[in-house]
Amino acid sequence: MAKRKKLSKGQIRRIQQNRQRKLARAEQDETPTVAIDDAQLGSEQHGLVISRYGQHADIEDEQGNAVRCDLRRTVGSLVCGDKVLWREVRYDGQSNDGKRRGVVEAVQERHSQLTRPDYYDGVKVVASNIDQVFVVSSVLPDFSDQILDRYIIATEDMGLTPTLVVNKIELADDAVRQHIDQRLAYYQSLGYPTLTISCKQQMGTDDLLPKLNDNISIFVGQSGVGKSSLINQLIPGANIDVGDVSENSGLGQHTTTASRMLTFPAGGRLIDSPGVREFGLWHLTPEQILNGYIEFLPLISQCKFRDCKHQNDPGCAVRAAVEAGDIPQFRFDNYHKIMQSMEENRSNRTFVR
Ligand SMILES: Nc1nc2c(ncn2[C@@H]2O[C@H](COP(=O)(O)OP(=O)(O)OP(=O)(O)O)[C@@H](O)[C@H]2O)c(=O)[nH]1
Ligand SMILES: [Zn+2]
Repeated sequence: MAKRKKLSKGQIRRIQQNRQRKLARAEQDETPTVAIDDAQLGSEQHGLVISRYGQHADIEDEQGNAVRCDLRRTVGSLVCGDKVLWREVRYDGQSNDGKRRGVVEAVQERHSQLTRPDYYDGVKVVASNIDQVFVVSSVLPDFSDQILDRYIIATEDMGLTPTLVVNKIELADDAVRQHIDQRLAYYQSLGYPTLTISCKQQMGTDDLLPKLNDNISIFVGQSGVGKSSLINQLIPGANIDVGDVSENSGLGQHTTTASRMLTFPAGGRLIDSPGVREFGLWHLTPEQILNGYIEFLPLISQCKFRDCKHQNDPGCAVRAAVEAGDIPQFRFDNYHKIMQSMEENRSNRTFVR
């Protein structure tokens, strides 16, 4: 798709108003008022799941209108971001208060999945078809490269390249700024784009906009780093309570844990939910952790022992690279701290928070 031009404030407002009107029009009851038989259904259409809860899904049709759908039993798991085939219920003379209804018939293959461990099912899919992960951190609470590494590991595990965003940069004094810049320079050398911003001073946030067009993105990061503030700034009218995740899909209240899809004025998408935000702080396997340290990977075949723990093992190529100054000490230390904390968590089956 072609890059779109920057929109004026008036255009953005009109787009938002139209969208809100469309969503409000589609606001519907939880259950269909008539039993649905196949003869009542229109032809198959493409749709995008914008919210998912209980036995229902809100999907967006190709014209950008939201329709509440029931699911065929054969559909299986369905999450925000899924591309589906659906059919509209034709009420032909019968009243359904003018509210549109549909039935989701099938889900298309996902190109990416965001999962979290689930006590009962092993793994649960939280959202799908995500193209970009923005890892948001901030000067306050403390900038932590260990937390950053955890999110990087989880993003790499999805097969995506994280973009690292440091917010509240106006609070950094010279020493803190120097420390952050040094860390970001290293992450950049690994191929991760980085950005320093201040939501409060509206600095740098415009640089994010072109990266968000035509893609499904997520903002992840610890509580309090400013994700809600950032979303409100980038999506005028999103009205996300700062310090709180609220439901505003336009199709009525669901639980606050439901993921929902927001739209940037220039067309990109954002999936947001508490589960999405905290992604990356969950349980990780030793293999996932190692795969997240992409600069270690070309070296491990050179370690003397096949079961090298890359610590004090004789002939460890990773440690040699740290000693030679090719890999910074902080990455090596974080790797071992994360390995150790996951090991402790595995033994008592709790999730890392
Ligand atoms: N100084 C400063 N404060 C900011 C900035 N951006 C956000 N804040 C403040 O940081 C606090 C937390 O912001 P939120 O947007 O709620 O953070 P969050 O990441 O959405 O937190 P959760 O909803 O818990 O995930 C609020 O008091 C914001 O006003 C910034 O650029 N500078
Ligand atoms: Zn080794």
